[in-house]
Amino acid sequence: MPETTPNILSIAGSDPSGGAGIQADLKSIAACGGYGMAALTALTAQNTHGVTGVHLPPADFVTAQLDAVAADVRVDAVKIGMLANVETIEAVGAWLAAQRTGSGPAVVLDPVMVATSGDRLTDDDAVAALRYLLSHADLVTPNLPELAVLLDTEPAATWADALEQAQRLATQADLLVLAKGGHLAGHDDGAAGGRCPDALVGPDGVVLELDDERVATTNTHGTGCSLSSAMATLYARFGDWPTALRAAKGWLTQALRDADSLDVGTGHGPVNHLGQLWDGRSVPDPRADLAHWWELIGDLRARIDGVWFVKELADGSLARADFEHYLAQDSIYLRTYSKVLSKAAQLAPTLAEQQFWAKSASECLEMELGLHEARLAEAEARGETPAGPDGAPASPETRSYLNHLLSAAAVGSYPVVAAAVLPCYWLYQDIGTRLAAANRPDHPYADWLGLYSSPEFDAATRQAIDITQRLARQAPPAEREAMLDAYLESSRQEMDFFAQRRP
Ligand SMILES: Nc1ncnc2c1ncn2[C@@H]1O[C@H](COP(=O)(O)OP(=O)(O)OP(=O)(O)O)[C@@H](O)[C@H]1O
Ligand SMILES: Cc1ncc(COP(=O)(O)O)c(N)n1
Repeated sequence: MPETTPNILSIAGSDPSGGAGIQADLKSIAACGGYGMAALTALTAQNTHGVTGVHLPPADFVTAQLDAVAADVRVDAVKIGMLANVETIEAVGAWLAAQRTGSGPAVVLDPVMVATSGDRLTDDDAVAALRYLLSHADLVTPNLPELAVLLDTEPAATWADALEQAQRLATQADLLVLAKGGHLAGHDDGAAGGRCPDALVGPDGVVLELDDERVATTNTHGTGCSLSSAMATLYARFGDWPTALRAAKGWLTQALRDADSLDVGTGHGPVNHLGQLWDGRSVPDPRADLAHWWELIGDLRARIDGVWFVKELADGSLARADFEHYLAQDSIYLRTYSKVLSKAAQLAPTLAEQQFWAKSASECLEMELGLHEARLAEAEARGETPAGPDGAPASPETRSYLNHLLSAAAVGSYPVVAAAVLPCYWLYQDIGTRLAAANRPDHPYADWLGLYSSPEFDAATRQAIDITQRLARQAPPAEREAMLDAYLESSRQEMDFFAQRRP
């Protein structure tokens, strides 16, 4: 990792069966790319069925642990879990107050009150103290019953209620609330097909909502601990809460999917924190996530929809001469693009990928032929003869796009070539869907618009995305950056290509 590994301190209780508490925190921090530390607030006697005993160190010994760490180690983020009584909460509060003068660590508070098993982990009279501790946190991650206790109300029965309660708490305490859907109807019943939403909510409302699948497993012990430590770690790495949530949620959902491959206890077992690393999947990194790449070009995509050519093509007002110019340039583009796809085929490590790129390269040439014929027909309709397939000169925009692709093919690695050719699939498919929707029987370019959307092209786009996604996840950081650069540059070139004017 080129970035400095963040130091994450968990202030929490111990679960000797390893699924929750500091054991879950340390595994989650490691899985998400942080260096984990732990100051113990409580020892529990606990397994996957429940808690049979709690032993608390004196509050001043909690402080002693925290002071020892802070005297020596830079702490980038703090995750707070089980705080069993008022004395411990006050000790942690006082320590946080001292740390948070100036640029102190980010603080995630998981207001643990009751374990999944139903056992109480916090004294009744500690709730008021926990409310006070909110003033030392940046993010609080209550489950639905805990959210209700903090607000002194009934637990939310619907997701809409949960969001409303989260906003109320965010306003009262002036911090971000992570509303969690784990306890909505269906929780822990192993039912498949449901959703498990989570949302970051601030005083002004929802900042980010993620509606992921509910994994059909009863092994959910420690999900709250794991999510909050993942959030602390990923925030320390990436510096913003929505990015941290996207990465944390993706990682946790996969850890839940992998949970049943562990064999730990006969009750609610733990999630598989490290399974993704064992499988060679890297630590969560939104910079390797193609959904994130797609969002990065959100503005550009909106701008492409507003480009004169795309608007006039959609509404049918595009002049024939402009259309023919586009066909000519696209035909030049496709001939070289096909060569770059052939380069991807040459570099592909597997037969399946080699076949995919080679087939795409050949389909480009077929499409080029189709375009050339369309140009001939267009010109003939106007009583002209267009230049032959090798005759039309490339416009500056076409040349610029092709130069970028050719340099990727000349000096780029296989992942970089894949990233460079991707926008031509993805943006074309995206725009094509909207253009095809604008089609009507009397549209002057009806035949042409029909070509824009085809199930085969959708499938090829999906495959190009999947290949590039796998390569981005596996790439070392420098190569991943080169992939992203190539992808962003191709996206800009797509935009310029659409926007070019006939000379
Ligand atoms: N079956 C599931 N499938 C997918 N995600 C889940 C599932 N159960 C819980 N989660 C997720 O786990 C995280 C913790 O949610 P939950 O609401 O269960 O918190 P919690 O009660 O604090 O956790 P714990 O189970 O540790 O008590 C959330 O991101 C939630 O969406
Ligand atoms: C030491 C400790 N801390 C927190 C929890 C809550 O986790 P869960 O709600 O998943 O049981 C726990 N069970 N034990």
